Amino acid sequence: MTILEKIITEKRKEVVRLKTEKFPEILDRKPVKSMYDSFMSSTKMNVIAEIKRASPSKGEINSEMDPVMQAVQYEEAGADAISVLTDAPFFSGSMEDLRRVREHVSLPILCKDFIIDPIQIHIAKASGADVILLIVAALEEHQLRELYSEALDQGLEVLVEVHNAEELQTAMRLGANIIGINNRDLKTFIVDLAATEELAGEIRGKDILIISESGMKSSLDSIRAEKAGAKGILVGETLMRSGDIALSMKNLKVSFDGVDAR
Ligand SMILES: O=P(O)(O)OC[C@@H](O)[C@@H](O)c1c[nH]c2ccccc12
Repeated sequence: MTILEKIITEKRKEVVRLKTEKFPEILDRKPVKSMYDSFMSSTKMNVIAEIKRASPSKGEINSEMDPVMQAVQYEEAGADAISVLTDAPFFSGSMEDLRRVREHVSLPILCKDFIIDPIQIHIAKASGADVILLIVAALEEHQLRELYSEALDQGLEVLVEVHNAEELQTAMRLGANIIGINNRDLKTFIVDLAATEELAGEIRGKDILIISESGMKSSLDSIRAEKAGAKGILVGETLMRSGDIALSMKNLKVSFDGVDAR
C-alpha cells in the first residue's frame, strides 16, 4: 500500500466517526477577499504559509509550536494566505487548530486535508476555512466533481492538486481555476521542482491561478516557480523550521519580474 492509500484508508474511518459526532458550532466571521482575486492581482510571489507539525516523510517538524502564534507571525511577516494541516494521524494537526487560527488572523485560510466526503467540507466551512484542497490522486473523477461543486456551493474556493500530466488534464476538465502542482510525489516522497516546470507550461488559459507546492527553501526556488508561471507557492517545512520567519518570508516573496522583492 502506498502512503496515500494508507492515509485514505484512515480517512474513511474518520468520516464514519465524524458522521456520528455532533456537528461543530458554526464560527461567526467576517468574509475575506477571494484568494484567487488577490493572488491574480499581486505583483509579488504569493506565499501560502503552512502550519505543519509533522509529516509522514519528515516525521516531527516542529511539535512545540503553537499554531496561533505561528499563524500570527506568518501574517505579520507578509504571508498572503495560511494553510492549516488538519489531518491528525499522519500530520498531527486538527480542525481545532484551524478554528483557533481563524480567530486570530484575517488572511484566507486553506484547510489542508484529504477530503473524500462532503461532511469534511461542511466542517471545514463551519470552522472558518475559505479554501479547501482536493487532491486528484486521492479521488475518482466523479467524486472530485461532486466535492468540487459542493465546495463552490458552500462559497469556498478550491485548490485542486495535481502531480502529473494526467491529473492535470483531469483538473482542467473539471474547470478548476486554482491548480496546485505538488512538487512532492505523494507515492515516493521525492520532491523535484521540475514538476512545476513541466506541468505549468501545459496549463492552458491565462485565468488559471497556478500554485507551486512543496520543497520551497529559498528565493532561488521561488524564482524558479515564478519563471515557470506560478503566482503562488505553498511553503511548510522551511517556515516551520525557520528561526527568522520575517527573513524567510522576504526571501520567498520575489517580485514577478524575477528580481528579489527587497
Ligand atoms: O513542507 P513543504 O515541503 O514546504 O510542503 C508544503 C505542502 O506543499 C505540503 O504539506 C503538501 C502539499 N500537498 C499536500 C497534501 C497533503 C498534505 C500535505 C501536502
